[in-house]
Amino acid sequence: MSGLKQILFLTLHEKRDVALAVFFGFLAGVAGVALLASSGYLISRAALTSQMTILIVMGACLKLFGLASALSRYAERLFSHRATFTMLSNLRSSFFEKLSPLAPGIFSHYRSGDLLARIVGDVESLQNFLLRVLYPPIVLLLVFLSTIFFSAYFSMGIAAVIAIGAFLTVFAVPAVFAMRQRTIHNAARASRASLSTESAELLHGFRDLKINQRLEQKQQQLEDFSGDYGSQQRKEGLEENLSQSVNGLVALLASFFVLGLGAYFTAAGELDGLYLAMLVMISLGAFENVSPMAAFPAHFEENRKAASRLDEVAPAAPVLKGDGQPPQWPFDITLDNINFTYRGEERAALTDISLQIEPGTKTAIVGPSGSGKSTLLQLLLNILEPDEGTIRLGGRELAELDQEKVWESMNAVLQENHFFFGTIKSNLLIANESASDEQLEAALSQVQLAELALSMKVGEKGQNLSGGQKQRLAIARAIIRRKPLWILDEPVSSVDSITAKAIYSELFSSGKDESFIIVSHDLTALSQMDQIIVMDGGKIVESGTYDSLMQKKSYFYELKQIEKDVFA
Ligand SMILES: Nc1ncnc2c1ncn2[C@@H]1O[C@H](COP(=O)(O)OP(=O)(O)OP(=O)(O)O)[C@@H](O)[C@H]1O
Repeated sequence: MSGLKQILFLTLHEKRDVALAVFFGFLAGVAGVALLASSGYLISRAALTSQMTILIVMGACLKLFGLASALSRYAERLFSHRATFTMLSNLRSSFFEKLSPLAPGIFSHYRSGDLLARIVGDVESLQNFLLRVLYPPIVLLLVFLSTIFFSAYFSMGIAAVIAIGAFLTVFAVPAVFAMRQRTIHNAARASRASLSTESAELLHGFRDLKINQRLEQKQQQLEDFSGDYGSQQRKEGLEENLSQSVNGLVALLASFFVLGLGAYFTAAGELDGLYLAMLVMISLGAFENVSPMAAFPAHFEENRKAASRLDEVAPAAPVLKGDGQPPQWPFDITLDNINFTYRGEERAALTDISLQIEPGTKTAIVGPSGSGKSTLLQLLLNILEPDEGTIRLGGRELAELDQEKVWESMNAVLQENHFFFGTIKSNLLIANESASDEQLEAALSQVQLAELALSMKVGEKGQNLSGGQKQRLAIARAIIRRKPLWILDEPVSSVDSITAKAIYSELFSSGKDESFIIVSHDLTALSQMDQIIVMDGGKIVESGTYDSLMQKKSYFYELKQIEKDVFA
């Protein structure tokens, strides 16, 4: 469904509130026109008659229309805003539902600042869809139709002038400005997106920029983006003012025409002079309502663009859509002739990968940096999908399984782990909300972090923890989760080798029947593994047990020799 259509669908989902808002908006508009019409009639009548009853009735009508206009306006605001906020909340939920399955790989398609601009800026701009785009033309059309029918009773000529004025102010002028807005608005939106993206980059890379003395340069760049956005906003403002002035002028001219034509008809005896002031007041009252149409072009363009940017997000990234049940543990994992190339890259990250992992075994994936180890783990986690070949868990194709359920059987510790602002305890409870303090403390001891109190504060992104502490905390989380399939990507690369060995021996002794798939640069602790997969340039160059690979005296043996020489 295209962007605006979906927003329309979500808005019309609140059909009761939308209908009530239109009804009360119409009532407020018509009551406003009736108020002015009756005041015009009252002025003429008071000049021509001394009948007190008519004047009293007209005075009462004035009060009634005034009250009806105010109450209807209140009801219109109430229902239209209620419909808008419900629509916005539905939109946020539906956008989040679309985004959620793409989450692990989404940053390879969108920069975080761009996503933030879409989630916050674009969703917020859509709050104007009902209030400033959909509903003003409908209400205005209804008010004008009633006004035209009423005026036609007294003078067809005056009704025609009002009809032409309505066409110009409700359709023609806004349509011309909507076309002009398109270019200006696209430029403003593009510079807003650049500003947001660059701001997010500056925030994330602040430390690195400072260390490399590039902060000022980046700041200057950001100021340029901000200046550019400011000037685009000014242009938008000027255009909106121009649209308002032109529309106001056309409305005023229409009222002048009504007056001129009315005077002519009265002089020619075609119109009772008693109604002239009333008809002029009617046109003034009706055209008073057109002011929201001046802002219509800007809002329409903004909403059209925002809706299509939100709509873009979903199809851009592959949706992992399987819903099958993963097999019950224990299950084996097989990879058959897997090929994978990152989007936009020419070189394949993985070529012809085939391997078998039996349940309850320990597999190490080793190889030089960039050889494809982490990519292989991401395929196993179903975060990436292979271009060719199949991955099976217990004989069932991974692509057809429900991703969330697959993760339910895994303890994954990847190279980057996020820590939230809070305490050690709150960060551990993410893995299992019902874990007791004793369980949390036991997990901390298993990763040699017994010295950290559960109540210790954790800064944003775990800033107050060392690299090794963060890695161990991530393993502690996985221990608390305790699932039978461990997928670990360089889990102790920042931990000293004695502590790393102690952690591995804790994990292996407490998880005897569990499967471990570990990516590691460290070749020292590999003798305990059942299988070692050696990768280079995206291919498996050899595999086997530690002893068999050492006896073979091939690639792995040479890596070991290099390691020995370096650390000798
Ligand atoms: N998101 C990505 N987009 C494009 N190319 C990528 C992406 N991530 C990795 N690559 C490329 O894929 C290849 C394999 O990378 P991968 O991270 O799997 O290697 P690795 O063996 O895990 O390296 P390391 O040991 O340094 O973590 C590399 O050439 C890398 O540049």
